[in-house]
Amino acid sequence: MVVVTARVENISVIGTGYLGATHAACMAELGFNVIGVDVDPEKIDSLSRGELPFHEPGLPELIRKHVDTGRLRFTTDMDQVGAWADVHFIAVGTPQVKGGTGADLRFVDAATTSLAASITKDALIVGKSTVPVGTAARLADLVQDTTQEGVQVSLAWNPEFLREGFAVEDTLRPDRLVIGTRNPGDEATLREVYAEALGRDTPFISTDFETAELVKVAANAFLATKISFINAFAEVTETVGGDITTLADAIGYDTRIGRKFLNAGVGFGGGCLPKDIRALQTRVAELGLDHSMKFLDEIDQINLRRRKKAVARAFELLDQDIVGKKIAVLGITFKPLSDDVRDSPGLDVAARLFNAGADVAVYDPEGNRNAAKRYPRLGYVNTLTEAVTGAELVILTTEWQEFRALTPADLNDLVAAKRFIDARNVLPATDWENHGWTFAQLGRKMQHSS
Ligand SMILES: NC(=O)C1=CN([C@@H]2O[C@H](COP(=O)(O)OP(=O)(O)OC[C@H]3O[C@@H](n4cnc5c(N)ncnc54)[C@H](O)[C@@H]3O)[C@@H](O)[C@H]2O)C=CC1
Ligand SMILES: O=C(O)[C@H]1O[C@H](OP(=O)(O)OP(=O)(O)OC[C@H]2O[C@@H](n3ccc(=O)[nH]c3=O)[C@H](O)[C@@H]2O)[C@H](O)[C@@H](O)[C@@H]1O
Repeated sequence: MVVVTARVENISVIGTGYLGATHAACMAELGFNVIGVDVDPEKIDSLSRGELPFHEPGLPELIRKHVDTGRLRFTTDMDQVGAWADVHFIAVGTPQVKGGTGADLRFVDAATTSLAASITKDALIVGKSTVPVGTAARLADLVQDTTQEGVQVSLAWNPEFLREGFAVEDTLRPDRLVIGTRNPGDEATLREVYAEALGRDTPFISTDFETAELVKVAANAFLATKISFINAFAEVTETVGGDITTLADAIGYDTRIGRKFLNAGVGFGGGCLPKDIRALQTRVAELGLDHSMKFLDEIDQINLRRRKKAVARAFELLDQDIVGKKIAVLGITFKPLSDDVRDSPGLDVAARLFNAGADVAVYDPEGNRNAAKRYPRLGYVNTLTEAVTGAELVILTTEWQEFRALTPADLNDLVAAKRFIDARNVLPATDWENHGWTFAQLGRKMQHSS
């Protein structure tokens, strides 16, 4: 069959958060004219000035570049894009529903409805948000019902696999592209959008809606499972002895297993892995398959136990007496190179210690501002030195390079007591112990415990 498609020139991206702002800037970098739409006027003002309202390496430069070239614009007015764009990407949030475990689809539904109603020229709507299986089929019907007469609007699903901290690189050079479509013309349109990556032989998986939706959550569930798998072994080595990092290295040499995502520590967090495994379980249970994804509940529980373990270690190192003790918490974002504190293990640990009465000093190179919005009462400081000076205990919860580079000599004269918990297993324990530190890691038996 010969498929004739109109050339794609204009692209809109609905939702300009971590995913949408990145996608919009990268589409401009690929040569398209792009308008980003968001309901948050502050975000749109900031982006329109060429300023990124969050931290993502390399993205501010790209936004500024294309705001300056005029190829990238931002608006709160959906009607501006309905008459203009050939392809509309939906990149709004799908957070965990408040008081439940499923995905909150209100934003996706609202964005799709208002977009479809505003479209006055033939176009393709492409969902990028992470959604429960069945959502694309439902939205395709919604689009048909909402679109004005005489206008051809179709829907495709194109899940996103970018990592925060590497978002630009992952978008411009993805390791694979997955699209779910119902019309051959839609695949051709997306091949045109992604022509540059396809020219580099990037694997292109063209499938149905359901597979595309499930690939996304399967990938995140697998990554979460790998992390909790190694952390379950960390629970064992904490009890019997042994070294969890050596164990991970040793199994990781088996290429069928692979070393990536086997770093034991305080566990996974962020705006995606935790909520995605909960939403997947919830969706599958709704479909009557209560047992298929039940193991993910255990993955979640293992992960949450890691945070409690970090807190328990703090109590242990301070002889159960933490009230009023100064504890320096290093790293409050869910991972380095991001300012994102959604479901952050470090922030959770800091809040638990604070609630137990400790005098918590939090330092993070990028995360303090977002963390302060969630937990205003924690003691935020602007430098590592301020955090550790006079501390009775130092906890490393996010492995920023600044913390990975720490040596005992950097802290020896600043702290009140030489106690350290490396909750990401990134520092050489023996060095610290040789300098008189009581040094704990997660996945390692306490040296003084029997
Ligand atoms: N953050 C990440 O690294 C990745 C996120 N995802 C998925 O992408 C989606 C978005 O995630 P994030 O960008 O992290 O969320 P976010 O919360 O940073 O951004 C979502 C944006 O959508 C806007 N929005 C909400 N309703 C809207 C509407 N009706 N019209 C226009 N804009 C609207 C919000 O104001 C916000 O700016 C989620 O489904 C997430 O699971 C997928 C891969 C990577
Ligand atoms: O759907 C999403 O939003 C994204 O979720 C993750 O990306 P991201 O949340 O940016 O972060 P990851 O690098 O996956 O790390 C997630 C968490 O796992 C933790 N982690 C990671 C690896 C590891 O070995 N151990 C470990 O505890 C990190 O510290 C972090 O808290 C996936 O890696 C992306 O492919 C996906 O697109």
